[in-house]
Amino acid sequence: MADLPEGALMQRAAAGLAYAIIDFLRERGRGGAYGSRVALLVGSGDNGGDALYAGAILARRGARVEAVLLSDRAHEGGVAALRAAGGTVASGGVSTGSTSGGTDVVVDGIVGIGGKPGLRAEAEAALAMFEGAPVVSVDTPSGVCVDTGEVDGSHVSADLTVTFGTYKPCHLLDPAASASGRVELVDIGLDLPAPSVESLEAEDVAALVPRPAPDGHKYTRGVVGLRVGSATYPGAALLAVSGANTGLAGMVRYVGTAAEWVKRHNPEVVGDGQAQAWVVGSGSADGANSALAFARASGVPLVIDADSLRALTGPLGVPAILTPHAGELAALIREDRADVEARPLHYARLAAKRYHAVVLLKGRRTTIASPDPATPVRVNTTGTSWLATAGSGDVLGGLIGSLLAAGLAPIDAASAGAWLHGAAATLASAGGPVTASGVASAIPAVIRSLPAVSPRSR
Ligand SMILES: NC(=O)C1=CN([C@@H]2O[C@H](COP(=O)(O)OP(=O)(O)OC[C@H]3O[C@@H](n4cnc5c(N)ncnc54)[C@H](OP(=O)(O)O)[C@@H]3O)[C@@H](O)[C@H]2O)[C@@H](O)CC1
Ligand SMILES: [K+]
Repeated sequence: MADLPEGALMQRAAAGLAYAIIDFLRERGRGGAYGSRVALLVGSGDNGGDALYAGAILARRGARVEAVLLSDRAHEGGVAALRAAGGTVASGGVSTGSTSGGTDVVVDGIVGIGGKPGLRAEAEAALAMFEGAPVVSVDTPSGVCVDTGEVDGSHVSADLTVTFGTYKPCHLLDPAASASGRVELVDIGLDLPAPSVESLEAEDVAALVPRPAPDGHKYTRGVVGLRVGSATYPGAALLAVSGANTGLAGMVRYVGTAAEWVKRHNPEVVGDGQAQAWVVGSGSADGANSALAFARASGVPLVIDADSLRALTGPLGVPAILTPHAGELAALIREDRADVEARPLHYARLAAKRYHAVVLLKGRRTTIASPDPATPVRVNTTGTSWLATAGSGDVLGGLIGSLLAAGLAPIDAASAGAWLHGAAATLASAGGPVTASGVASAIPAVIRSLPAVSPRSR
């Protein structure tokens, strides 16, 4: 900000916001700005300033724009700009009614990155006036905790959030990510420091996916071993093997009571021997403890899922990825499941530190924390709600194991695995139902469709 003329960043943000609102109105069947009714909810800070300047752009393009000021203070330049463009300004948090009937869009400029969580009474009352109208949030859905993605008290639930410079943790992490709706990023030319939370995109995954060297053979590509499934749950073994046996590693080993089943369905899978990574726990039932003990003794990196998570008492002494869902993590660290779901960032970090392992906390936005506090937490954004289906976690464990065996660092194996798994679910689902087997089958096609990797990023 010090390098730029006063207000330059706000003008860039407001212009990006105004054009995003015009596109949003078009999507909703309006011609664009002209003739649309736009209500701005304006708080005391610069977030309200963005809304006011964007409102001025919309008013100049023929929208009927009313700003509802929720505080005695509002961005003065923004108020003047809106008035000059023909917009109206209502103080005291109450609309004059010029837009409340048939409002096409409510612009939430209540509070942004400078606010505290929760909404004040004036904001709640103003939102109630426009109930049912579509909402576009400026930068963040007001009321959520921007830096953690937690919610504490009431908050806006947006259809679209237009953010500036970079995504914030609240756009990635649930529950606030759900309140953000679709998120659009406007580049305002900021130079940003390294983030504490990040999300892989297709290009990042393309650069991480192991590709066979020209002179590679099955052992140099990595061998993944699985000690999963049981007589009670042979299906878990089949699904974990299907996640591992997609060709990402050079060879897959299976050891366990479901060996006959596994071999019948996967003739290329072999038995016990050396591996570069072991996967334990899915459907292991009573065998979970011994599977973990055997794998640990091998000294190679591990993926620890489901039943074997219950066998953990502390750090394992080998690199490990724990893959709990919220209920399993809650049991592991003796917390309530609802608390874990409300604070995934906090609890994933806590467990990673306590067990000295990468913790992949499964959910709509799977959250992956490293034991090294300096490593950014990764949040996965691929997937579909159809992925909430039995056995999909077994496939994920196998897939991550194969990436680990191929030589990826645990944080990369876990986050690239989660990305591929979600993308495979979306591909296999194509908007309809999907099974865990279908997810595993779609993994090679997702890898084929990754963007080409430039030699520099490899
Ligand atoms: N930084 C940048 O590079 C750029 C930033 N930009 C924009 O600026 C925004 C940040 O602006 P900001 O810093 O003025 O803070 P902001 O979020 O508007 O509100 C803070 C004020 O709100 C109040 N308040 C607090 N809690 C509250 C609550 N729960 N409910 C209601 N009110 C509450 C509190 O005042 P109080 O009423 O308590 O005196 C406080 O002073 C950012 O999100 C983006 O939109 C862009 O223009 C591009 C460049
Ligand atoms: K906002």
